[in-house]
Amino acid sequence: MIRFEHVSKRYADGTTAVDDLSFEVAEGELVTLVGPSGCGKTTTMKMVNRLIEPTSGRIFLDGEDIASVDPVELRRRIGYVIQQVGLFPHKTVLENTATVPHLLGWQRKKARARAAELLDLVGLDPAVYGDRYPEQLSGGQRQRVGVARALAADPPVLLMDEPFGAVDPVVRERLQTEFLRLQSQVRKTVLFVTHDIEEAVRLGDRIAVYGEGRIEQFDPPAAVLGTPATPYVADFVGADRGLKRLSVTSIEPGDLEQPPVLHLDDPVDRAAARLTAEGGRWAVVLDHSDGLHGWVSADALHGAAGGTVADHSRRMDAWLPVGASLKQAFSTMLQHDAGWIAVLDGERADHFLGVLTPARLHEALRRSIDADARGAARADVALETVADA
Ligand SMILES: Nc1ncnc2c1ncn2[C@@H]1O[C@H](COP(=O)(O)OP(=O)(O)OP(=O)(O)O)[C@@H](O)[C@H]1O
Repeated sequence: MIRFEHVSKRYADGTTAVDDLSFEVAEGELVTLVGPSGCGKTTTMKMVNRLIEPTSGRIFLDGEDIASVDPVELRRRIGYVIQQVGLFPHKTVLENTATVPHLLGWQRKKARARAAELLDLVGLDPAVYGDRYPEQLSGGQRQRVGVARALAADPPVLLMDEPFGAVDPVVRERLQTEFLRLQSQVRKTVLFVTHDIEEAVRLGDRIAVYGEGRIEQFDPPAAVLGTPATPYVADFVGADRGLKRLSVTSIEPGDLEQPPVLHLDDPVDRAAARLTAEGGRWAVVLDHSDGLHGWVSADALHGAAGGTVADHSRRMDAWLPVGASLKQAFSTMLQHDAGWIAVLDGERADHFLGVLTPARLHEALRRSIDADARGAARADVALETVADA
């Protein structure tokens, strides 16, 4: 979709911002460009919509050399989101969002309807925010309007230059999550500039790690973290890259433990006998439709005079859908002060699959690192344990 062929940019003062860059971004792919300040990320991005012209080399959009496309026509195909959102202060949120459709000559009603749809998509209720002015919004809300505006004309390509750079870390993480959800729906081809490796890892299908004007590594996040191509990349992703990996490694069904499972309406005596037979000190308790209710300890059941499991079980809210990241799992464990979390089917959030313990979490992380290093599937990796040593 976007292809750079031996592209260089030398500014008039002799600064080489980009040096012989060649890479390709596939249709619907989100590529993050990450690197320290001044390494050429913004220059790369601005050459795609011809805000900057390369000194040499060629850039193709959908197979067409952009040098031969009228810049104004080119920019209509490319949404552009920057950190200083650049909303028109005297226009309402709805009018701001409808700017490009207006320029494209859409009828007012159609443009406003499209703008309202987009605002909804980025999580801003058009009925509440549509008639406000930019100064009446928080920084995070302004960024969302910026994203909505860039998407309004439905361009196949989005260029995003530090779009979430100006908000605090909590809002930033929320915007990232929402943007990922949005991208899974709209599937744009996205070039996303950031200097934050965590953001690059979280959002990118692939990451281009920049050194001075050059790409040092162009790989999926797990590979950048697991097998940095050069000492420079290793240094840039940091010594705690194992920790960062938590956010790109997802919980798989094979990572889960299967404790005994009881149901709310099981009689206590039968439940206690089953726990004894299975040697468990506790069991997960499911409700009538096999959804998670909580847990019950063997001690509580053995000490009980009768009734059902419902009378002795405790509710448990620490759960995640399968496919959630190990980082979310770890954070959920800490938040609930829990020694395990329940993992439910991602599609049917009411279907219990198993539990993830800290030991299993650690194992999943080690397995995924090994799997990447060997190019194998995670489930096929056998780990050496203390017991084997
Ligand atoms: N108009 C210009 N004239 C001369 N040099 C420039 C110009 N614009 C950028 N540069 C230089 O080109 C290099 C790359 O700049 P660029 O803005 O692409 O970096 P960046 O990676 O986006 O940095 P940051 O993260 O700080 O935005 C820098 O050394 C910068 O000083």
